[in-house]
Amino acid sequence: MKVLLASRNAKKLGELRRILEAAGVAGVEVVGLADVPEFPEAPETDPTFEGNALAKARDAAAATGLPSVADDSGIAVDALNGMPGVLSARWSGKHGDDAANLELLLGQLRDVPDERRGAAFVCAAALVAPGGAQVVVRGEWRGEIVREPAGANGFGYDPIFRPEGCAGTSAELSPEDKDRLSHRGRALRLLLPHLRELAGG
Ligand SMILES: O=P(O)(O)OP(=O)(O)OP(=O)(O)OC[C@H]1O[C@@H](n2cnc3c(O)ncnc32)[C@H](O)[C@@H]1O
Ligand SMILES: [Mg+2]
Repeated sequence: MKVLLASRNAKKLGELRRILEAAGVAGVEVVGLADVPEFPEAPETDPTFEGNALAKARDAAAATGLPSVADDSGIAVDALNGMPGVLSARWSGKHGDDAANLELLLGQLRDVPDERRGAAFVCAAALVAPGGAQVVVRGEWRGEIVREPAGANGFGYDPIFRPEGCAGTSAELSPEDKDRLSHRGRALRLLLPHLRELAGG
């Protein structure tokens, strides 16, 4: 059974693919949007990660006829009442400009003291079958926002997020360690039983 990973973010897609391939679900072949005919990206208008993840997976399944997995994710900062949240990819106004998004967030938190810099990465992962069956799960990863970017791995806000229990930022973790600890790793592992069921075993 082919499963489509419906993300237009190359770095995120790499993580999704790595996590699913490492899990090695029998009978599942992972494909990306580059492997299927193009279809337009719907705007992500839901106020929740779950709603957007389901919408992306539903669109992909409807357009391709393939069981589809989508992730809607972001960083929720305590001192900002959970923002940027679902707006994380376009916080600075420019969709997917990781450097601008991260610089804006750092500036907004300049006067927030160390003990109030808590945050969480959140990932909702949805699986939608062409027949309409759907499931959505959530993974979270607690940590805090540091004051200076550090590290070159990962993407997005990784250089300014220090996970709980880690000495450095998530951009300083190896890909394997990030997958083991991250919101995305947690969410996708919750999806595995549903993928196995869909694959018929
Ligand atoms: O919607 P798709 O096509 O999958 O790609 P996207 O980049 O627009 O993805 P989202 O709408 O889910 O927005 C997620 C944003 O949250 C941030 N983010 C999510 N997971 C992250 C991670 O593991 N590390 C760092 N930043 C992350 C990053 O800025 C992403 O662009
Ligand atoms: Mg998006």
